[in-house]
Amino acid sequence: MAEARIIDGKAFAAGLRARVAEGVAALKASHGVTPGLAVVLVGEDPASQVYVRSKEKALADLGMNSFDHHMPADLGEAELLALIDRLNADPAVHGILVQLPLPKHIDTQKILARIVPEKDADGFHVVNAGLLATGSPGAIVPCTPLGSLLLLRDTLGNDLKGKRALVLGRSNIVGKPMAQLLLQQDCTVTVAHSRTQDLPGECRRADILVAAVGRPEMVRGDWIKPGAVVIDVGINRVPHPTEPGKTKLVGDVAYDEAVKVAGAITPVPGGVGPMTIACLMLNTLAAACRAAGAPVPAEALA
Ligand SMILES: NC(=O)C1=CN([C@@H]2O[C@H](COP(=O)(O)OP(=O)(O)OC[C@H]3O[C@@H](n4cnc5c(N)ncnc54)[C@H](OP(=O)(O)O)[C@@H]3O)[C@@H](O)[C@H]2O)C=CC1
Ligand SMILES: Nc1nc(=O)c2c([nH]1)NC[C@@H]1CN(c3ccc(C(=O)N[C@@H](CCC(=O)O)C(=O)O)cc3)C=[N+]21
Ligand SMILES: [Mg+2]
Repeated sequence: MAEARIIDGKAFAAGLRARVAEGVAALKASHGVTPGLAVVLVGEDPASQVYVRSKEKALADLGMNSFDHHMPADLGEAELLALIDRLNADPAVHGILVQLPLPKHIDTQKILARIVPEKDADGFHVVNAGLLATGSPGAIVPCTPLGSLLLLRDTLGNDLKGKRALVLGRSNIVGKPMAQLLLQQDCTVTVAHSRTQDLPGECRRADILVAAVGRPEMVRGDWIKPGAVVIDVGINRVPHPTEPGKTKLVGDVAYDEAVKVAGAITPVPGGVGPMTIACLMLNTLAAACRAAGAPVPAEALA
């Protein structure tokens, strides 16, 4: 059997960012509004600093405003809540992103709940989760599942109807919203997790396999149905196999094995990761459009 088609998330994300840039320019021209995202980072976690810098660069490239709030690791919960309140009230801020994970002394759910749902660019607020789960209009969809769906639709020619989908992982930020989106596309959806029996067997039934477990290369080639579309959400930094002291990024899927079996697969890096950032830009534009009473770009609507 031929090798899998490589789904080029990096290229798709570049195209999406270009469409967002056009939407930003159009909103400026029609309503005099520049979309703005506030990025809140608490502490000095090196990985989080890298992600936050790439978000801030993407905002500048697309002509959006970025409001950076880099706070010390010992910031109190009350101070963080007060910052969210100020951002909620600021009309120049259309989206608010609080980089996760937060330091242990801060209650993440309490912080996320304080963001007004209209400015929840990540789509993590319970109101947005509820709107998505009920298929209601106006939901802000979490960036990683939305980006994964855009890649799936592109790969499958928009036709996901009746396909058997397996989502590996049930987190509130990836697995659960991914399952909701696939249900909405008329897939038959199974959600697997750490208590699932016969994970390889569940995976082998799937026409669409979305892996979001955070376990490096856990999904083996012989877990994959021949011809299936594999979306690897995992981002795992592991010791480099040949260069001592160095690290490399791998997904949750054993890529070299999977590429021989799957019909199409996303690489890591260059797959879902760049789509997450592009969808954050899209969600910020969509929030600014809603605030201005302008039409919302169709790609942002689940
Ligand atoms: N590409 C991107 O843009 C992004 C990538 N990520 C990456 O995606 C991955 C998942 O992230 P996230 O959802 O936040 O992770 P979480 O740790 O929140 O959730 C992991 C899920 O995987 C399940 N799980 C863990 N171990 C096993 C196992 N051995 N067998 C079966 N299921 C298991 C857990 O099950 P249980 O619920 O039973 O504990 C849980 O539901 C990570 O690698 C993360 O870095 C995350 C966000 C964005
Ligand atoms: N509030 C919040 N929202 C998030 O969306 C969020 C978060 N917190 N915390 C951390 C996770 C992780 N995440 C990634 C985004 C982009 C890449 C990405 O662009 N990855 C590149 C590689 C980057 C590299 O080389 O390290 C790629 O896969 O090609 C990865 C991971 C967003 N997250
Ligand atoms: Mg996300």
